[in-house]
Amino acid sequence: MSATATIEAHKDSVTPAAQPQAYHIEAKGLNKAFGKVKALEDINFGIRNQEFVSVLGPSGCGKSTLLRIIAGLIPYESGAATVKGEAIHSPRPDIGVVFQTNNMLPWFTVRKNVELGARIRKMPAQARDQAVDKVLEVLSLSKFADAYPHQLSGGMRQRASIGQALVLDPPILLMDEPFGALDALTRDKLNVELLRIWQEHRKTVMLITHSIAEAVFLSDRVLVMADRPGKIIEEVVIDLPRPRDAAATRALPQFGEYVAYLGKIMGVTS
Ligand SMILES: Nc1ncnc2c1ncn2[C@@H]1O[C@H](COP(=O)(O)OP(=O)(O)OP(=O)(O)O)[C@@H](O)[C@H]1O
Repeated sequence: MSATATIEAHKDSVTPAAQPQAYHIEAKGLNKAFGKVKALEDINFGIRNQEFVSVLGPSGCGKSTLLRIIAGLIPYESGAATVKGEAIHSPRPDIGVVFQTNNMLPWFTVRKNVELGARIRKMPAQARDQAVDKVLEVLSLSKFADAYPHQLSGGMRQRASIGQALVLDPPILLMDEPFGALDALTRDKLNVELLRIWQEHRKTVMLITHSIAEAVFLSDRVLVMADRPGKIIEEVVIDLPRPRDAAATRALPQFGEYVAYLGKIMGVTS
């Protein structure tokens, strides 16, 4: 079987109809418009418990809009969006969100920034301190707990904003281009760190990215969107062995085949 045929076969085997199963995150016939702009049209997808799913697509196709709806940050017109079977109307404590531009408050230290969510949720002080210590350790930021955001590198600031999302240990993590503003080397390193965290503390992840290689390296499945109006045009299962190691995984012939296949769907050559 050729590489493309293999990818096609996997794609077919994972359509929601073929594997009826409760989804952690689900959208059915979801529509969203901003005035006359149809940002999303008839969006249908599901993400299973502890599955890592990336969303790829051209600029303006509605990726961020979709993530913001799932995060409960903006409303939608029609269709359904659910988390654990419950309709989404507002932000939930079991969902952590990371954005491209970090939400760090410049006058707070890393520790104070990371503990914000726990304070807002009124977590008792002792449990909060333990949770923050654990998150800082997981993200290799313990030594920088008392530093201020301007004293950190761009990569460290993004790690700290992932910490802000992780402090409540949410089972669901939504990430909107979290590494988009970073240089390629830092981005690669954070991909490896994110994968390590996900492998150790399994979460249901929805990652928005512009990087095909990042999506293939990290994901169980990749959803591809197209624009005008924004819709999902393809779903590809990334059947690469786990645990994944940066060098070994990227050296696999299948890795290059997935990257090439997704590039072809998206109309790019690399
Ligand atoms: N608050 C808003 N008001 C009006 N139009 C909006 C708003 N937010 C998004 N849009 C429009 O909806 C469409 C989808 O935008 P969205 O930001 O979701 O795309 P995207 O795929 O995330 O883009 P990018 O990859 O550039 O971040 C675009 O046409 C955008 O201009």
